[in-house]
Amino acid sequence: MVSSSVARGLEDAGLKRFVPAFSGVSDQAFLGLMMSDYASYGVVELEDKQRLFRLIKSIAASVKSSDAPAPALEKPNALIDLDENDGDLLADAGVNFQLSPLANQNPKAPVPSGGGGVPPSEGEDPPKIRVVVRKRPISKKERERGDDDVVDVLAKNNTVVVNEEKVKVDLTKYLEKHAFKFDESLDENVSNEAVYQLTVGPLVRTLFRNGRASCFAYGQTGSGKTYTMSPLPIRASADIFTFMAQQQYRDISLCVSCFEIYGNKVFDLLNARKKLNILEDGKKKVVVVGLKEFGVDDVDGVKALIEESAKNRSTGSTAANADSSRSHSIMQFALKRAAPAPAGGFRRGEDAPEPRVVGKISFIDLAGSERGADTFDNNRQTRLEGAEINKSLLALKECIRALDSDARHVPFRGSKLTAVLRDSFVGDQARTVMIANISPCSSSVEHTLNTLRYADRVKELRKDKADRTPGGVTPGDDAYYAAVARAAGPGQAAAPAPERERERADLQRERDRERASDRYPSPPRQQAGAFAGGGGGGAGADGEGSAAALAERHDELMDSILLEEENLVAFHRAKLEEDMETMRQEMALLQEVDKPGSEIDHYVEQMSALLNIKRQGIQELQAKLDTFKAKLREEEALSRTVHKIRT
Ligand SMILES: Nc1ncnc2c1ncn2[C@@H]1O[C@H](COP(=O)(O)OP(=O)(O)OP(=O)(O)O)[C@@H](O)[C@H]1O
Repeated sequence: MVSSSVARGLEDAGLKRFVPAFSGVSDQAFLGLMMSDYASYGVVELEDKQRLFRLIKSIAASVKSSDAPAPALEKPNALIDLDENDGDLLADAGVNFQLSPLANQNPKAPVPSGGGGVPPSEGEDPPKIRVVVRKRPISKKERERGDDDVVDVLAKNNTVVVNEEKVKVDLTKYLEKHAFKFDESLDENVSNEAVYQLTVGPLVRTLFRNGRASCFAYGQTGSGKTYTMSPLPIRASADIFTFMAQQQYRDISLCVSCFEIYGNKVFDLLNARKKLNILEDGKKKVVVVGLKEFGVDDVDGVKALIEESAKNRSTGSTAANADSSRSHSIMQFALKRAAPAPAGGFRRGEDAPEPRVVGKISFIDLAGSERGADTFDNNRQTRLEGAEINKSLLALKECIRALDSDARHVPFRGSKLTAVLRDSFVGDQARTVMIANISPCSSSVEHTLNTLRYADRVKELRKDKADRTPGGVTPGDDAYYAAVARAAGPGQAAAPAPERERERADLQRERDRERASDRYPSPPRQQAGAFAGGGGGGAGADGEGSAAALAERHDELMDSILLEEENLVAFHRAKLEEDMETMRQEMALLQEVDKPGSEIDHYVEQMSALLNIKRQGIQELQAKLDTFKAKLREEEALSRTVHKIRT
């Protein structure tokens, strides 16, 4: 049976209701409980699991440090629920954080390794963007099924060479070599720790200087994105906690949130996959409404949240009959500093000011890059998801490029993904690392080349800034649009387009470019001619032209369907609210007509007005639905036609 001090610990941690469940458990067995055991004692909610996990850890630590019996906790560890509109601010400023054990013991804590031994306040800023390629090892299974390793990494000069096997007209085989150079090119022997030191490590230091950072894992399904990405937040948190243990950062706390973008919907991965809405506030700040955020005070806490989010991601996916490679998962760390109390303390009834976000880093495990090519699949949902993935990966590339070129305008509205990551892309302190993951297999060579081309495009602007754009200006600048207009010929407006139009134009240009470079939508080589106009057999020149035109129309339709879908649902919701108001008025009218002496004329007049409102509402909703249905039909037909031409 658990001792009274453990029972008290449960009580203090807000887990009083579980005390009876542990009545048959010894203290020793209690301290040995694993997270997977919790459910058998009825502890199933994430928050409860977290509390229990921390309680056990805390008691175990104190038992270890003294041989005395396990004491009850002074205070339960803080779990902070930011179930508020503003995902950036702590709901309860009065919460006490338990600092990491390091902080309690050693005010002169060691400097974390990720910063290269440099304290946060010193050292050079890391570059705005960094593009790193990581090759994964070939597996035994892949070798057995006849796959070869066709990727060489020349670590010395950071070059990746892909040896693509090709066949001449006389059927003799030859190797075409494709070489790409990146900031870092990592072979299959590079450890996760080394990846951390080369990517996220240097960014951690900047977080303590009001930095904003993001780290993306890009690549086809099975290329090693999750393998690369999952250790990074854990490793980063270790460095963050070590920094936080230093005297000057003791008032900083770490808050963790995690969500998934699936299609054009956002789900909270730390709150049972609750659907979330995204809104832009008056200051153009994009807010994920109701996203839960948890205060964490040690690495194990971060691990537990990662475990939880991974579980929610896979469970949800099964339920939705899809797989995780079709969604982007985003884990965010926000460093928050509590506002100092005014001299003389707070007045009665006065709330403490909300803590400020002083640094933020996002870890993004992107959807499989090849999924963006599913836009001509048999299933409409798959097509729409593919279109959204495609759009988000294009928009992401454009945002990172804009960041690197110091463009005044960043097309973050191009997709949900870039919209929610907006604050990672704006400001002098924004830093991004893109890790492009590649498979070494000969059977994946097309996808590998596509990934490398994408990564190359991300850094291309920096490599050759002046040559990339008309007149040596950068996309997004007014001068750029003026130059584009001049290039388009006389009579074209040179004035800058409105912001949204510009973003659309940027993305469309990128899309055109991708199609021209035969990446999009990634047709098999032997059929590429039919689609990309790249020569070879298949359709003739007319066929190529019409397929390209149809595909372009299809792109436009997909964009408009994704947008309209949201508008339609929002309109429907608004109409429903209006209906409810009308219904309330009808009820009031009925009550009134039942009263003695009521005027029937008034009733008839009011009733007609209400019926009119209802009729008008239905007509408007019906019209919107019909337009949307027509678009769906057109999309279906176009998709079938293009699919036919391609095959
Ligand atoms: N650098 C590496 N060293 C050893 N094994 C690796 C490495 N990278 C990936 N793997 C292994 O390759 C397989 C695929 O990796 P992973 O699941 O990370 O791919 P992914 O790109 O995240 O795929 P998905 O999009 O399906 O989630 C896994 O079994 C993983 O353990």
